Amino acid sequence: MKIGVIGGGAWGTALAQVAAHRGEPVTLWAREPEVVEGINAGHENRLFLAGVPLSPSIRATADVGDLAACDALLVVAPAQHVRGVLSQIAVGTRPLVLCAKGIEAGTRLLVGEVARQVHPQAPVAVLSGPTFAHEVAAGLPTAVTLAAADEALGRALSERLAAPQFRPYASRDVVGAEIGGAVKNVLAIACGVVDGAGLGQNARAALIARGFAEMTRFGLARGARAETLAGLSGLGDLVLTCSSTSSRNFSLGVGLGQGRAAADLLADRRTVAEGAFTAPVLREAAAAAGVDMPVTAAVCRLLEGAPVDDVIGALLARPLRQEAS
Ligand SMILES: NC(=O)C1=CN([C@@H]2O[C@H](COP(=O)(O)OP(=O)(O)OC[C@H]3O[C@@H](n4cnc5c(N)ncnc54)[C@H](O)[C@@H]3O)[C@@H](O)[C@H]2O)C=CC1
Ligand SMILES: O=C(CO)COP(=O)(O)O
Repeated sequence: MKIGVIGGGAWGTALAQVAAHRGEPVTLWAREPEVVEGINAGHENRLFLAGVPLSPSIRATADVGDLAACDALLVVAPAQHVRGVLSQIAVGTRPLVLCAKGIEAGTRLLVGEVARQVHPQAPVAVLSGPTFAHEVAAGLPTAVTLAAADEALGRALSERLAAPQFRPYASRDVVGAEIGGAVKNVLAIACGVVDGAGLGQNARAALIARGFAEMTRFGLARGARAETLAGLSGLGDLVLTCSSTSSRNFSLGVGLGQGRAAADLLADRRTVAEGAFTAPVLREAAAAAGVDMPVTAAVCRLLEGAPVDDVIGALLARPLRQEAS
């Protein structure tokens, strides 16, 4: 199965490296000419994954036509750009493996749902889990959820992408795998705020647990399975990104917690903090589904410029409630 990767950011590059681990040819489409040039000439993506020597089997291209020879396409553009990028590519009936984590603004669609709208004939799978790109690219042990409604497709993709240090776990719960990845980015911002505002380790653990409760409420309302939300793509990724400044979302939260303005923190960044875009859409989607998501609402208020003390005070002053509700 010849793999094509759409998106030459940190994660697309790391996944190309995984797919090329036995020396198989991999085609990587990137927007930035310097990324294409750097990978082909020097086997390095200096813009997004500097310092990692890449397999010479990875061939980068700026021409979407070069993806025509691939049997399956990994979609690794940021969630808000998946529709635009996929619209440029003739996909037909080839499988699309969604690797972005987010919900599309305006439509409130998960990226897999966007892919189905743009390419209705393409089978869809989702690859998601606790996966910092630089660790995966460096060959450190990593496990992911690989979800596909079609079990045979899920098995074929898992076998193709598995590497000694990269272990996919199969699932049929595509929606559950997507919701975990999208929601955890918003919760990672909240955990960063706790860190930046110096609120302590107890508060961080409370946020992870209560954040997971709201991820679960939302996921179940949208048809996800509880086991998926408690697995690699949900709780696993939540724990990872709520614990480390290697997470762009967590780092954004640290800045907000220190009282810096979201607009300043987001200005001129080359890398994507998906939670900042997903948070307002998630708040709308939760309201539409009748699901209470107080941590998500708090992150939205902070992104809108509300003072940290006010937002945290309001979160703590809510009426007491049953833990399991
Ligand atoms: N970096 C990581 O460790 C991981 C990232 N992801 C997800 O992968 C997706 C891509 O993230 P990264 O590879 O980290 O990106 P990145 O932050 O390394 O790079 C930004 C990417 O956005 C692309 N981009 C910017 N403007 C664009 C536009 N107008 N149209 C299309 N593409 C545009 C750039 O070409 C580049 O590929 C995100 O959804 C992220 O949540 C998932 C797992 C791990
Ligand atoms: O999704 C990720 C790890 O699984 C990457 O997290 P950030 O986008 O917050 O850096």
